[in-house]
Amino acid sequence: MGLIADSLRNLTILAVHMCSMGFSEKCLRHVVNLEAERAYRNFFGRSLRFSNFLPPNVLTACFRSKHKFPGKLLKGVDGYEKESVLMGYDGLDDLIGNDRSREKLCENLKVENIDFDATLACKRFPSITLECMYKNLHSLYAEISNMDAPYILEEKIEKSTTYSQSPDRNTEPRNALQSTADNPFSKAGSKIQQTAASVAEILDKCIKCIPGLTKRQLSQLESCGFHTLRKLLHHFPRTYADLQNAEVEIDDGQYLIFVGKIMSSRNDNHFYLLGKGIKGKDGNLGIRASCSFAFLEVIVACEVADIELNSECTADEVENRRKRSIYLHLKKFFRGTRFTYTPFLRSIQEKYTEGDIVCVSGKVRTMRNKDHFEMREYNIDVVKEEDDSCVPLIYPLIRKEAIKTLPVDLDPLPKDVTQDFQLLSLSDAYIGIHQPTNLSMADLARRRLIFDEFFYLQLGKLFQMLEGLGTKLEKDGLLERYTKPELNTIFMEEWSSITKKFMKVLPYTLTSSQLSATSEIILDLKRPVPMNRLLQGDVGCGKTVVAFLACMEVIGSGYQAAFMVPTELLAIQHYEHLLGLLDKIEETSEKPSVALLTGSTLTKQAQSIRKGLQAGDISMVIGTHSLIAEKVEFSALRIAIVDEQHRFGVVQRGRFNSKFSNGSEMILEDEINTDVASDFLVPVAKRCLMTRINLTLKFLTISFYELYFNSITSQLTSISSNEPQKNDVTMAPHVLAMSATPIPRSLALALYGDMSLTQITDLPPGRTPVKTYVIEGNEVGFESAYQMMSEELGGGGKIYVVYPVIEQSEQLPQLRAASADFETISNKFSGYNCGLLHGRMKSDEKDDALRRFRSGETNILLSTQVIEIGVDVPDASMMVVMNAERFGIAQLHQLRGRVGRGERKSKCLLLASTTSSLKRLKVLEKSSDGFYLANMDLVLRGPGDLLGKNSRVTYRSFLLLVLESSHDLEKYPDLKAELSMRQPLCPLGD
Ligand SMILES: Nc1ncnc2c1ncn2[C@@H]1O[C@H](COP(=O)(O)OP(=O)(O)OP(=O)(O)O)[C@@H](O)[C@H]1O
Repeated sequence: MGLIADSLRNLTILAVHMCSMGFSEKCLRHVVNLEAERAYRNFFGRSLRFSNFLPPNVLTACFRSKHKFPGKLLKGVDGYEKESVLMGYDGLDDLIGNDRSREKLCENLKVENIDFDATLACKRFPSITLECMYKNLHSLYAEISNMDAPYILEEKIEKSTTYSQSPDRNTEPRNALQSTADNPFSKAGSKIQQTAASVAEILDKCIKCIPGLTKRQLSQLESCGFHTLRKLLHHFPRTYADLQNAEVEIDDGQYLIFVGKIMSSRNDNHFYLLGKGIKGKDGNLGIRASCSFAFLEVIVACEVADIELNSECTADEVENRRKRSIYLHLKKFFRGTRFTYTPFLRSIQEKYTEGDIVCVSGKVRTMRNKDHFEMREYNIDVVKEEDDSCVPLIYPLIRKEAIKTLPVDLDPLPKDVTQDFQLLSLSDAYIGIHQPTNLSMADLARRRLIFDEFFYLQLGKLFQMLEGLGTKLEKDGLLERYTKPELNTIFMEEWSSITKKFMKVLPYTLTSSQLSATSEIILDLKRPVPMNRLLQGDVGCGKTVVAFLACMEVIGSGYQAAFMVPTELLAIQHYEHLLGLLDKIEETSEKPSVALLTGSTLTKQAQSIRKGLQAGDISMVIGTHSLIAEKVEFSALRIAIVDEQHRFGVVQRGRFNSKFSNGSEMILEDEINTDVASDFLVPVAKRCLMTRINLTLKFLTISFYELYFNSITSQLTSISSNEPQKNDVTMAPHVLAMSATPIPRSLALALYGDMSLTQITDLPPGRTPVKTYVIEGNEVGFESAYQMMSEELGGGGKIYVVYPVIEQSEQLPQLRAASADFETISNKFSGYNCGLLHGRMKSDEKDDALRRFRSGETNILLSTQVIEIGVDVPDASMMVVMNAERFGIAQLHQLRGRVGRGERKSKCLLLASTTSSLKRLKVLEKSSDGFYLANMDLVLRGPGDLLGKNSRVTYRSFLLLVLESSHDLEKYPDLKAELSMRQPLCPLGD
């Protein structure tokens, strides 16, 4: 996506240049052609083509053109700064076709005719600056047209007030906030955020501005997509090698990194060639060879801290602790006659010189002599600079040079904010990430960059939602909703009568977080604005009943509810559960009519359900994807519950919104290109989370969709706000998404910034944590597992046995399969009944298997992970997971959630067939708290505490303050420009 955006930007800026200079449309087409071809090459084979962004007529014309002129021209223009024109872009015609102020510009440029209004483009695209454009034109005129630049351009640059000229690279620019008297944080602060040089202007300079860049480097960088400083600086190192020598005890098989000096060998014996004793030039390497075998040995001496001395030493002692030398013997073997030629041997020998400081990494093996270690597979790099103590091993030095071009304190964020959050300035963050002197510096830099990712993601979402609203009042209202989420509760007395009755028939009392979640949701339901809320809670915490109560409230006000779940099994379970509860309500007149609609519903029955929904005779429908089939229409759908939302695709969720009113099928399906979202989001997810990428991606993609959803629904609401009657009909349904995937709150807020979040944090009373055992799946392990199973069955328990696959596979013979094991388990536990449940069974077979297990007809249910989601058999008391290493921690936690749902003590056995996986699985033994596990996952695999807990305000509150004081971000041009660079939606032309 970034690449596409880049190409689009290049193309557009070329268009800007050329049109401003009075080049004909034909020339423009040539350039477009060239750029389009480039982009086409880059993105060929991917679902998203550059051509998607071009009006078809321009594209066709361009592809036909074979003129050489654009090549030449492009060469001339290519090096100039490329500016972003992403905000609000509607296609080329939109950009160049406007004739307002054209005359004025013609006058300025002293040309007769021009097709383009530069000032207007600058106005529309916040990151194009006039002076920047003029500056480029100035150079263009001089260089390409061999003309003197029109003096009027100089004047323009001087006159410019909001943006000033690009800073001299060697002088430090003024800091934005130092020059701003008002605190931009304050609502009253009406002064516009000003910077000496726009941050975007600096970061989006062409990489040509990096001093000392050779032509070759330039073209290599450009061909890799590093067109601008920003692109280059945002290519972060994946990891760092700490070149301070290891302070650990050195054991066999460890992968270590050392810095040391290439030593001369103890005697000349190391230098033999074919036994003739040919001496190496520098006397430091050893090569032995037979006629087809060569051998290189490099000996590197390294100093390491003496570990025995400093177990509990003070800082001074640490400094002065004794060092000892160790010797690394780096050995490489070459087989084949061509490797025994003297020139070859000499050439490899000459690569390393005695006294060279080198960085060596590889697996060590102890040798017979004390402090001598062997490395057979290793990397060796000569460290050129002595002070390179913590730099990535092979690191493109070019970035160092790029950093030098940045002014100090470069930052689009106000200083107050960076101080509040204890964040580095942007320029320091670039230094910290690319040239850290120690790992904590790199960490601080990473924090700042992660902050930016989340901040701009959120700012972008809210900004667009605001743009979608009409009046200031509405905008303030929206921001208020985000500012004061805590006030969103309502007293039970105000619930509708059916909701209250439903509460009464529940066989238990709600936990306090279930109650407050229900209140929060019901308050939202009473608002005339569609709710967009995520209900999140650990497995088995009782989300379903909260969702049912929300449905009752809506039904109580005369509307319809839809409850969509990802599997048929779950739909049936919810349906039966709800009917059971409704049966207990005495007043038959108030009982809502509920229907079940899945793929297996008989055609006639499905038809009558659809009719009922259309006529409004059915108040609530529970079902699978069938609910969003085109034929289903609701008379007054008011709430859509989406259970386990991440298992539905974006478009599927979107479809619900097309159900809310006639003629509103405009919704999104075509407009949302999930690939686009993924293209953009993958790098974001990689960079800012580095973990749980798939999960994050799904969530972000959903958020991406929600953005559309919100703006459209908001627009609809604003349209209809003056017509209360119509409002009811056209208002999009409230959406309540439920997720049992525990995500730490900070992450959830960040990812679902545009959704309200409700969490159920406690479990129903009487639950005892499921005792978990991780067992190695060898003979002994299986025996003890079977032993535990028979004890459980003897005590009246029910057991799930979960398998990774249905059928035995030849490719993966180590995997136990549900079908194949059915007989084994049946024979083993002959006094008990076994059932089988997997995804390939027919719907009624599955339902039957689950029903028989629930009723106790079967005692053991052999199943695949189909039971992972939502299956609720409260008296199931044991789970055995075969090949547990094949499942993720979150998945195992979900599976384990199928037991321990009643009052019976439950256990879970994780049988791992590999010893290496035992350690990972043990984390489940220690905790049954999904949030803890998710956090552990983040800490172990990812960035840990993303934004820290000590910040005085969250970044959310900052962005709310920013938007409150300036809905359109006019007061924060730097933020707006930065946003436009990061804005994922713009290339879609929205
Ligand atoms: N307050 C409560 N007290 C006692 N039992 C409860 C309470 N709330 C729900 N339950 C019971 O807990 C079990 C799990 O509830 P439910 O299926 O709603 O959980 P869930 O959060 O949807 O779980 P999952 O994420 O696994 O789908 C059900 O049997 C339900 O009847």
